[in-house]
Amino acid sequence: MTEQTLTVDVVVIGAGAVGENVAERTARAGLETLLVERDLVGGECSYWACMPSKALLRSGAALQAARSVQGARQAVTGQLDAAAVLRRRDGFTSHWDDAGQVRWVHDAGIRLLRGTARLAGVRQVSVAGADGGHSSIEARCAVVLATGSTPTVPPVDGLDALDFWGTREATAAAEVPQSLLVLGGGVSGTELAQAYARLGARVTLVARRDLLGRYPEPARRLVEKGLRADGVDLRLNTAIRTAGRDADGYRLELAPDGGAPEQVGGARLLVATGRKPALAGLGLEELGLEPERLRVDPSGQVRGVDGGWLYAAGDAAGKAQLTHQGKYQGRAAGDAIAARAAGELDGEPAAWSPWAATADEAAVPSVVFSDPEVAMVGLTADMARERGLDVCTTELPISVAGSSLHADGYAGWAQMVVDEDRRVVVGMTFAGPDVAELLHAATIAVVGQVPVDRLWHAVPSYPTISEVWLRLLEKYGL
Ligand SMILES: Cc1cc2nc3c(=O)[nH]c(=O)nc-3n(C[C@H](O)[C@H](O)[C@H](O)COP(=O)(O)OP(=O)(O)OC[C@H]3O[C@@H](n4cnc5c(N)ncnc54)[C@H](O)[C@@H]3O)c2cc1C
Ligand SMILES: NC(=O)c1ccc[n+]([C@@H]2O[C@H](COP(=O)([O-])OP(=O)(O)OC[C@H]3O[C@@H](n4cnc5c(N)ncnc54)[C@H](O)[C@@H]3O)[C@@H](O)[C@H]2O)c1
Repeated sequence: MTEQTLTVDVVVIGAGAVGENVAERTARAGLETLLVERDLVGGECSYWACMPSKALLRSGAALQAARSVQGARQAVTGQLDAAAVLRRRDGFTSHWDDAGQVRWVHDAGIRLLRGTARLAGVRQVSVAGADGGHSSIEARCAVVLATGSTPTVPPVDGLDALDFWGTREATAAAEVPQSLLVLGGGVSGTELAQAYARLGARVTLVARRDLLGRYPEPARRLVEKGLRADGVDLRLNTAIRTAGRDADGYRLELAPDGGAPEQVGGARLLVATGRKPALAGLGLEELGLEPERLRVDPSGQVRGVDGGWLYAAGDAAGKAQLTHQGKYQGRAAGDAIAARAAGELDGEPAAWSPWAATADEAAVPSVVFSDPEVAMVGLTADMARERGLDVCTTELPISVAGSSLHADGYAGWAQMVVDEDRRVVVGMTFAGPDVAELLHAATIAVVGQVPVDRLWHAVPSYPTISEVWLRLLEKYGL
């Protein structure tokens, strides 16, 4: 049992992808850094989110890709080997063993403490150790909250009493259920519904609104079509009245718009209805801060804290819940802590400086790894108009030589949003098979604020799907 009192430069609470990045940057700058983790080092993304969910999807996508090309289709006569897919997934989660990540932490010169941390005053952290001990830690420079997020459960009558799956159980499942009822039409619900349908489960997805509500409608329609083609029973725009269990499994009673109530069921129920910053129990109230949501400056420094010693990054900071964006915030926060400690940064950092996560406001890339995929960066036309921009939207089906070679009957869609005053691209969305890899070019265009007249000279190789850029610019008027 460890009983100790420590003083270090920086304490990072939470060793997910984001906490690891913060700690790596402060340690690299020579600050003595302590990382506190109560569960597996590597966090949600490595063990119960990005990696296992993408591993569950990838084999089905590869099979479908072969099936969609004449000649290859004839060579593929069997079904997915679900057990082999699960074994491959287990490899990507290192069998839920964090030894490799712990080695990385040590090699990066970061100290690791296993336990549950809470704030115990100004620059003070108290840790209830995993070994039953206790540590009182003082941070000379900063404490960083990189505690991630927790799932939210909707107020559906009867749901609380059920032992339903969350995304953790769905991504770590040891076998494929015969049938799966998915509640939630967001990114997690969509991806996991398709993964399980392709692994052989009979899947019903229930959503109170549209599927993937924040993405443009033509992209959503393509994904709906893809899910239906895999046999997913989509029950969209429906109120959910009650949840319960019977001998056959789980039941939801639905009240579709204007229709009679009906029941849907499944051997398992997955609830994927969003997540909120994991800020409860951290002692924020005692510091006069709201435990529901923090306000942070572009370097992650929590506003309203005297001395500016408290930071937040990643899901805990309450912005985009995406690993890559959280890691970016983590790098900015780590570098800002080091710069402030060295007297190189005073006050709020300038936009686009190394200490500011400026892209959070204008250029967040995201990919829905369904089949077809949806890849989006920056602003949709509606978001741009809400910000008062005068935008021109150009959209078209993806139908170029590269796409028709890529898959027979390729169905895709692309949209470009241009700020007419500056004549720069502020948003791009692609939907279609394998469009994820098109996204980074769009991210560079948005972040670089590349004028469309110069983009005209970025010639896409022939015959690639990227030729859709040329078609969009032509349709725009170049
Ligand atoms: C099913 C699913 C699939 C996803 N797929 C993708 C994807 O493909 N791409 C993508 O970009 N994003 C994806 N995400 C989102 C991504 O998982 C999160 O944005 C990311 O994990 C956030 O990282 P984080 O470090 O902020 O939090 P986490 O990874 O949750 O890490 C927080 C860590 O803090 C620890 N902790 C919390 N409180 C304390 C405490 N008091 N003391 C000590 N330790 C504590 C936790 O144990 C945890 O390890 C997905 C999410 C889900 C649910
Ligand atoms: N590919 C990826 O990058 C990826 C994959 C999965 C998850 N994620 C991230 O993880 C986060 C969590 O994913 P998620 O899918 O749980 O959240 P989400 O916010 O994407 O979707 C939540 C869904 O639940 C529905 N919902 C909310 N309250 C409800 C209620 N009371 N009744 C019925 N439905 C309700 C919403 O309408 C929405 O469709 C997301 O922010 C996402 O960015 C990313």
